[in-house]
Amino acid sequence: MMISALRLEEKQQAFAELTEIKTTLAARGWFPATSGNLSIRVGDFSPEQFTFAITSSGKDKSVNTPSDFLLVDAQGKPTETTGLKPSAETLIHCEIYRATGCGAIFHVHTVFNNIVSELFWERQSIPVQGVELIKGFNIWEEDAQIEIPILPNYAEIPRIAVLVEKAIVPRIPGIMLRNHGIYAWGANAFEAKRHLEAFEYLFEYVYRMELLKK
Ligand SMILES: CSCCC(=O)C(=O)COP(=O)(O)O
Ligand SMILES: [Zn+2]
Repeated sequence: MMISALRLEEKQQAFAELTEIKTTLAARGWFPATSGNLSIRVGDFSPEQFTFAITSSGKDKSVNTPSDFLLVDAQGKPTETTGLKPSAETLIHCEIYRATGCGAIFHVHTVFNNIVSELFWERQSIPVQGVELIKGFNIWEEDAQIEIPILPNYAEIPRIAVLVEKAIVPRIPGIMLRNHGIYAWGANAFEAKRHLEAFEYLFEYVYRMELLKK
């Protein structure tokens, strides 16, 4: 299939943005042991039909190579015959795009996000109240209270993917997989990164507050 000039430009732009964010987050140690994945949507969107650029599966995300990214469709299938394998968690990205229409999704595993998901697993959400960084989600009210949803983690990704749509709550641009990692999204890469950073700050805050209560 011929790729249009516009599509090629958008693809190159998405790959360049992904390279930049991957490099930045890798420098923070947010991709240990090949974990994590990143995607940016390309072109038009309808819930049934969309395309996105996503990281290849199993790569060392602290190293940049020509085979780091590929394009996939709304079913998570590669749109080009590059031979590259999309992230094992591509179906979760598909469901988040379908449900939200967002423009970028970033997923990282950190010790803080894993621990707080375990601490609050029975509640199925992580409560945060009155912390300034909640404004990172564009929630500006006084003494704001939020609940970050936690989903179970399963070895079979389709079992997680079917839970995504129902788990998404208004105003909170992310879902946490229990003892696995956070998925944060935004209208574009800039916003998704801001949301991811706000989540990670809040997770560390919650973790440290819990320790102080002991
Ligand atoms: C070694 S981490 C296990 C897989 C995972 O959770 C992850 O985020 C990375 O998988 P990918 O296929 O996207 O490299
Ligand atoms: Zn993961």
